[in-house]
Amino acid sequence: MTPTLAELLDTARVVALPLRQRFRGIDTREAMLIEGPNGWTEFSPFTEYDDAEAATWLAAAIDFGWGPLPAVMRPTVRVNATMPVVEPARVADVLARFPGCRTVKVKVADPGSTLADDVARVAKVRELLGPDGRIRVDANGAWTIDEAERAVHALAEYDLEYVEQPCASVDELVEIRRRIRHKGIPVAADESVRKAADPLAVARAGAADLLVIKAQPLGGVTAASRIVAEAGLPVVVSSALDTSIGLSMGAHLAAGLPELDYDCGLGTAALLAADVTDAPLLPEGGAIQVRRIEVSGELLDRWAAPVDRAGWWRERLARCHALL
Ligand SMILES: O=C(O)CCC(=O)C1=CC=C[C@@H](O)[C@@H]1C(=O)O
Ligand SMILES: [Mg+2]
Repeated sequence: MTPTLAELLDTARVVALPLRQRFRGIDTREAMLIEGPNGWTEFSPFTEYDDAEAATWLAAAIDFGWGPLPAVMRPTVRVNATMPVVEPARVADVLARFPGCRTVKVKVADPGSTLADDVARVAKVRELLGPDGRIRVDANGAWTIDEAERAVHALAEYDLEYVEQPCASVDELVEIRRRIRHKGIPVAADESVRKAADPLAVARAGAADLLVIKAQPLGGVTAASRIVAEAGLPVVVSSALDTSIGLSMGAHLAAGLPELDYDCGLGTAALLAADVTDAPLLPEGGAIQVRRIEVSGELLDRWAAPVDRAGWWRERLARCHALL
């Protein structure tokens, strides 16, 4: 059942939450939060996304707020720490916000930094994590095949769990996967799943060993669960740098999957300097809880987006609703 635009607008609130440090080029995370019969849900496509892409995120918000209640097969979900592109001297501070996490995802291949910077950041993480911790890196598709091969060789001594989206296209992923197979380092696909016309094409092409699955970009818990079942590959459920409400959607997706062998990228409330609830879904003992979020009216007011931005989001909601 799709709610009307008026029903959505009735409870919709727009917030602008500061980040503790810059992540994927932003310092503030804007999000629209809406209360449905199931509880609070989130609509927060990144601002540069077009309406067609954002409409899929709206379908996800509606699924979580109005759709079938997801089955919860686990009460908590193990999460990784997420390491933005920071100086090695700041790595310890970031890790301290992810208590109990045995896995760290390190962002690499940022346009403003070099491979040497990436190696230094990963080396620092390995030093602090010890030999038993797991380190994965995420290049967001920024490397060419040759750059990816060079980077994987330089980073391999720190023992990588996998490399996420080393190159942009599915064909490049096929080739880099072939080239690094002898190193035993798996390739994960993220953008090739969540931004592709066909999220299963990457699996069909044999271009990845595992998939990064995000609830909002894939149309919600129901749609994403189906994609996971059809892909037949191991998955990591990850966030879209959501507020605790969007993270709760991701946690419900992860909690309903029959297999969950990897720690999930759902600890990112720790990257936010503010949230919309007094009980945020922060990592505790290396995991987050699987539960709905009660919002705080006081926090919604305190972090309300400026009037012009709230208007922009309401117009975006209307355009995306018309596309459903
Ligand atoms: O997976 C994680 O550890 C955290 C989530 C994360 O890294 C991302 C969230 C939002 C946008 C993306 O650029 C980014 C990713 O590429 O996985
Ligand atoms: Mg990624």
